[in-house]
Amino acid sequence: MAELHVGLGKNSYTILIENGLRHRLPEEIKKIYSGKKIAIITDHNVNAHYGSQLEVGLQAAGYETLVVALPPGEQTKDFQMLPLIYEQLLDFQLNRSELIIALGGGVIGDLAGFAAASFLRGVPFIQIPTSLLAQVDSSIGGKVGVDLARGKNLVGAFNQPKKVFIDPEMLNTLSDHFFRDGLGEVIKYGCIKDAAFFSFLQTLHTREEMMAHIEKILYTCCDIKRRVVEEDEKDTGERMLLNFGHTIAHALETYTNYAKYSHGEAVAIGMVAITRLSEKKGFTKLGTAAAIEAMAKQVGLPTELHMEEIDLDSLLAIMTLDKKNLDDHLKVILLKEIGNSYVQDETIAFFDDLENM
Ligand SMILES: NC(=O)c1ccc[n+]([C@@H]2O[C@H](COP(=O)([O-])OP(=O)(O)OC[C@H]3O[C@@H](n4cnc5c(N)ncnc54)[C@H](O)[C@@H]3O)[C@@H](O)[C@H]2O)c1
Ligand SMILES: O=C(O)C(=O)C[C@@H](O)[C@H](O)[C@H](O)COP(=O)(O)O
Ligand SMILES: [Zn+2]
Repeated sequence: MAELHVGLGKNSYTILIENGLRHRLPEEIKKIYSGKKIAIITDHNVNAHYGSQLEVGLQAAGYETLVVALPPGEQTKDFQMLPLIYEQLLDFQLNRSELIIALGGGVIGDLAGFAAASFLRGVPFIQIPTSLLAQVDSSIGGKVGVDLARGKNLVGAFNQPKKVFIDPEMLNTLSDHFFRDGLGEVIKYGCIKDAAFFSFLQTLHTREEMMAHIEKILYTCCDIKRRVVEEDEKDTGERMLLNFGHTIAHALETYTNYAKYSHGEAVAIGMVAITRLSEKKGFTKLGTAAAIEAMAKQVGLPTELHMEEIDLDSLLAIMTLDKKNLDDHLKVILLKEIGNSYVQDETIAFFDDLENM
């Protein structure tokens, strides 16, 4: 069992990591919430595995519950989904002193977190992340939001959860595809902040090997994210490092209509591509892109951008919507070497060379 404290003044909270924690959730929730109603927002897959156990446990603990179960997948993290959620919360007569639980992967965490930020101008919420990606990244730090047709995460808020409950055993039901996918963000943490962690990951080849060290992996990633978010909650500088590989990744996801790459896959491709560009321009130690590429391939993640299938101008147009685009400067996240990242002012022209890689 491990506990991490995210120190953000009045928005502080703890992250609890514990095998089997799902069986004790009602007891843990009782410690922090004494109201009457709880709305659980989840997706159909996660609901089938964990929804009824949580609901029954919460009812036995005296709470009145509502389960809002949505279709799985990125298409659900859409602006149009919000009114459907609000309607159900209104029918349930959830008030602003009551509680929303996000039970699921990053799609549910981002969507439910934004519903919680906006419904009645703000209802407290907690995160119970169930995918690897959500356990290492999206459940922490309070970035919540939805996609628009023109791009990822274009509407949202900073809304910190009251608590994050992580049960690593819940990963046992996750598909191989989404286990691999979460490793895209895991590798990112090594790249931006922790060369020793990156080297440790290089020693792991299979899901079984990863699971044998899952507590170390979860703790290391959550701890890096915690420290970065404490330094820069609102994403004005240091926090941008967490966006390594994401300018290209988000554009690629949008360009392919969320149908070709899941988020972690796109991040793997984005990290390799931007590091190749950066090496070519002399900002990054030679061999760094090859090391990231080898690491990603080792765990089965894609690494090639396949520009022959992409119209560069369309991709660049999507990239200009990146939220790191400020005052005519696009902030790009580069590595000096593995474990050492920084933010550099560039223009969109930085990416022109993508076609010649
Ligand atoms: N807010 C942030 O800081 C942040 C950080 C990283 C990524 N994200 C966002 O997170 C999203 C991706 O998250 P994701 O990869 O978790 O996707 P997801 O929520 O779609 O989950 C992936 C799939 O796994 C299933 N699933 C989840 N947990 C399961 C379990 N324990 N057992 C069986 N099936 C399970 C889901 O039903 C889904 O089909 C993207 O929208 C991305 O933009 C947000
Ligand atoms: O928490 C952050 O900050 C991140 O950038 C984490 C990313 O992994 C995540 O994909 C995030 O949702 C991207 O945020 P955005 O600001 O680029 O929409
Ligand atoms: Zn991400």
